[in-house]
Amino acid sequence: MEMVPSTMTEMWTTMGSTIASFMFIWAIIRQYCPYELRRYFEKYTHTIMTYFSPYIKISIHEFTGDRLKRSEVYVAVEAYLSANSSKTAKRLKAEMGKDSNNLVLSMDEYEKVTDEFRGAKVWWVASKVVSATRPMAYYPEQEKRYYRLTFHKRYREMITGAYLEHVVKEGKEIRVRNRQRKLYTNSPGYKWPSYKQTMWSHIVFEHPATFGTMALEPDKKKEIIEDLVTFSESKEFYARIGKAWKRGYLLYGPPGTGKSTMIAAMANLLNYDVYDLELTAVKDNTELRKLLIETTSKSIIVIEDIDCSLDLTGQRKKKGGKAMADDEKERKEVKEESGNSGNSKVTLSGLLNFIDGLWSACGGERLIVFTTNYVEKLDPALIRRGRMDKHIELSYCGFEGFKVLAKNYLKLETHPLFDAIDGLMKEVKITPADVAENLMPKSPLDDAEKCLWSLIQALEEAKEEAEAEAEAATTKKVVEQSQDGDGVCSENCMAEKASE
Ligand SMILES: Nc1ncnc2c1ncn2[C@@H]1O[C@H](COP(=O)(O)OP(=O)(O)OP(=O)(O)O)[C@@H](O)[C@H]1O
Ligand SMILES: [Mg+2]
Repeated sequence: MEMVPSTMTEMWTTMGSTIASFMFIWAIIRQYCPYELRRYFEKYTHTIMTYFSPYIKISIHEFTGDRLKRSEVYVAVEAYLSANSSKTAKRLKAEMGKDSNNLVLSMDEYEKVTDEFRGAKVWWVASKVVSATRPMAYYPEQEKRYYRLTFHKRYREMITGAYLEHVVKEGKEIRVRNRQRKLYTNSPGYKWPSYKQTMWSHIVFEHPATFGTMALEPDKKKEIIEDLVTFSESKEFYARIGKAWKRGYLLYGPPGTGKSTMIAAMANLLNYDVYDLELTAVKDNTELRKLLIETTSKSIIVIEDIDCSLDLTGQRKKKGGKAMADDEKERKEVKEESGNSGNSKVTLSGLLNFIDGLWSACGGERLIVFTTNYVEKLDPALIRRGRMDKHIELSYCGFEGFKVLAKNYLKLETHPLFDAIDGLMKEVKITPADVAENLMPKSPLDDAEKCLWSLIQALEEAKEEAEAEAEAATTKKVVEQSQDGDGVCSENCMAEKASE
């Protein structure tokens, strides 16, 4: 009887020392053996262990073969595990959640969590492989992250079928619910290191504009909202008619009429991300295509001031006067910051391909929005229907638009001064940006009436300016006509003709 404990003790001691020796050998191998030999050793240890183990393992990697896009399954699993693991995992990482006011907890690296599905127990672990090679000595090591799912082989069919389907479906739903919308840019001043996975950098998208706060004719506003909502609900329709699920919008109008504001309102209405594409920072058509592939669905791809980005031959456009000087200065700064030659070779055909070539169909559910101050300068091929499906003109502020702004800025729905403003608005052109600026209280003592007077004054000044300009134009015309006719015109004759 006494022999048993001592035999047991001996057995444990032997096992303990075997494991210790194995660990010691493994530590030496890790420390001193070349990488290839280590991989070789690991491979065969795994094969032997897998042969005897009743458990099956499935790895879901963040990037698949082409390394262009994060794997959708990985992203869905990440969301599923973030939502389900925070109650059971012991090591969690915290990130800022939607609207930057709550923390989202997810499982940390190498953390293991359990999940149950129809009575079957499964284990998930978040892990990563660190690549032995680096592009440059000073670049960080390349990390390939993955999730590993482990389960008993008796559940093989159920886990590989129904369970994974359930995880991906729920993960996608969680992502849509918790999505913190992002504003991406292909930032011109940023050098992309070759190890970096994506060409876009992003910040959280927090623009507060909505269609409710936009000064726009009510009918026009309603039409645009309906168009956008119909698009977002038309997945089946687009599939049925054999068209890629995307839609192009051209927003045009003078500066300060709300083009950029409308893009933010669109993103807020549909809950989409925004990709602000700076064409002048794109090296060539290949880079443009790469940027396109990296955009996700449920997004708006924006190219602002498209008329300043390209001309028909794909060369950068030259503007006149101050605009040109500013443009040159800006381009020089970009060149200096980015360290590239600034010779972007994006061509019109590259851009047309970007909008509706074969690659544009990847991802789906995307809006492409161009803005311009000069619609007439654009190549018709660029804005033809089918490419830019909907053309929206944003123009000067009308009385209806003013009422929206008065409600937003001053909480006023009506006021005795409204009639005077209505009358003046019929006579002079004023942009919503100028109206908004005048309605903004300039000191804590400014009340609504003071702001309205400020607007009236601005409108009257604009009216006087317009009248003076019209008068000067008439005088100039008269002088030209009289010089064409009877040579030199006396001052009296000019005054006479002007009064006619
Ligand atoms: N239609 C509008 N409704 C509400 N606010 C507006 C509207 N248009 C302009 N604004 C106000 O004016 C400011 C400038 O507008 P925005 O940047 O959208 O003009 P834009 O048309 O994009 O001008 P640009 O052609 O110079 O880019 C905004 O911050 C917003 O407050
Ligand atoms: Mg703008």
